[in-house]
Amino acid sequence: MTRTDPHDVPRPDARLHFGVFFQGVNHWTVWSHPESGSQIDPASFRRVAQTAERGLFDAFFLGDGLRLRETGGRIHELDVAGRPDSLAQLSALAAVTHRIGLVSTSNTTFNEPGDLARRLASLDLLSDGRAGWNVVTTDNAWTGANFRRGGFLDHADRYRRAEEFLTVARAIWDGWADGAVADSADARAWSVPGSVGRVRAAGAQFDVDLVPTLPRSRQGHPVIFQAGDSPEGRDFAARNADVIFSAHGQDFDDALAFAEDVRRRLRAAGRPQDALRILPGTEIVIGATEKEAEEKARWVRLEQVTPATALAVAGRVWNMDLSGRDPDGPLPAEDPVVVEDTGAFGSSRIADPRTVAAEWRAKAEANGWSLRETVIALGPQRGHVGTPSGLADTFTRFARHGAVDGFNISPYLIPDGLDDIVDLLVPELQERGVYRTSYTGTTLREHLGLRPPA
Ligand SMILES: Cc1cc2nc3c(=O)[nH]c(=O)nc-3n(C[C@H](O)[C@H](O)[C@H](O)COP(=O)(O)O)c2cc1C
Repeated sequence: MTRTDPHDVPRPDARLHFGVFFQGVNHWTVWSHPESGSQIDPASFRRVAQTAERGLFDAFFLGDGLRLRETGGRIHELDVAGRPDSLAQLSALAAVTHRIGLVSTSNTTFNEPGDLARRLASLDLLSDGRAGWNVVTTDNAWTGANFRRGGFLDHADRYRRAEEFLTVARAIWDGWADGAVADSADARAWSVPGSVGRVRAAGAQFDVDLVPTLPRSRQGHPVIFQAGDSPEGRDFAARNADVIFSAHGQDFDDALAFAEDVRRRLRAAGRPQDALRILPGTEIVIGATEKEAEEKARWVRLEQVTPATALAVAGRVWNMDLSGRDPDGPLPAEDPVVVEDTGAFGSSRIADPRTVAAEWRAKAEANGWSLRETVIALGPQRGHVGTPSGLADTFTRFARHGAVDGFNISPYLIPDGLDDIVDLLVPELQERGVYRTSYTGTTLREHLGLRPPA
């Protein structure tokens, strides 16, 4: 790819923001690598966070998984990596980092605002204004089984609850300082003598009457991230979020279409164009030459799509338990089982399994691929591959054309998988003027260039 002429682009002054998405429960880590380490050892978290801070990243970011993923009652063999509570983990990291933002994915379906808002405010105070909250709705029934209420909410109600949840959380964060008044249909705060307010919120989802226990942090509120890709999810982000975490960061046209769609929704919500940062997730494989990078990426993919993973991914398409099949044999001869969408498997459900299976079969037959080789070639693809300078050109183009504001990078190797990115890619981006050369602020909000909350 040729270098972008910095003057011939819509956003010549664009800057990239990087977060590191430390996955925990997952099948994307290359476990077979001799240096693959623990995903629950505090030393792994510390190492990744400190490397990201050395690379001047905006944020260290954790997902939310309150239960190991299940298909038909079976837990994937690699998910036993486990996942400590993210707010506890980030609080520990606040003590061994200085500048980097600390973002917790915490769902609004199984939490309560009076409790979660306080825990997020605690992290924000402990880290002196570095906390972020990735607001997710959690879309699967097996997580619901952890709770008294079960799966309990359909898609539309999950977003209604999320909206009300955030309104109440903001009222709680505003409830202490200078007797602030949060005025909305769902939540109201009345100032009382002194500096502590009272939050009363009575809506369809919550009935809260509380006195906040904490003042605001240096950045006002935790920075709000959002992850959820449906029209409702994108509108929720357009109304409420500071950052949107998407899966649209690989193909340039797809990333730009997503960004333009989100900006349209942002305008419709009456918010300024610069109020939202778009940071898709990506994996990055770096090589000294394009050929070396491609070979490494093939190896990474082969190690990620283990025989058991291949059977699990194909099993989701066929909607069958394929765990007894031969991953090195052909795709199933049967047609996929098509069942009504009960919402139980959320976004991991394949919308049109017959079409996907037909495409997979045609390509597998044409190329002589086994089931596992088909999943490697056609299953979910994860990111960018190239030399440091080639990748820097690509990312510069994405940023200067407004397709992204940065990336949340998932290392495929823990704990050292960020080293190449920090040591080789970041300097190339700095040279192109699209990446900071030092932190200029102290809070996550300042790193992202966001205004203080109203
Ligand atoms: C990029 C991305 C990351 C997500 N991460 C999580 C997560 O860590 N934990 C979780 O419970 N849900 C996560 N979700 C699921 C969303 O919260 C949501 O429930 C799901 O995407 C269904 O909503 P949608 O139809 O709007 O996409 C994620 C979704 C996306 C798109």
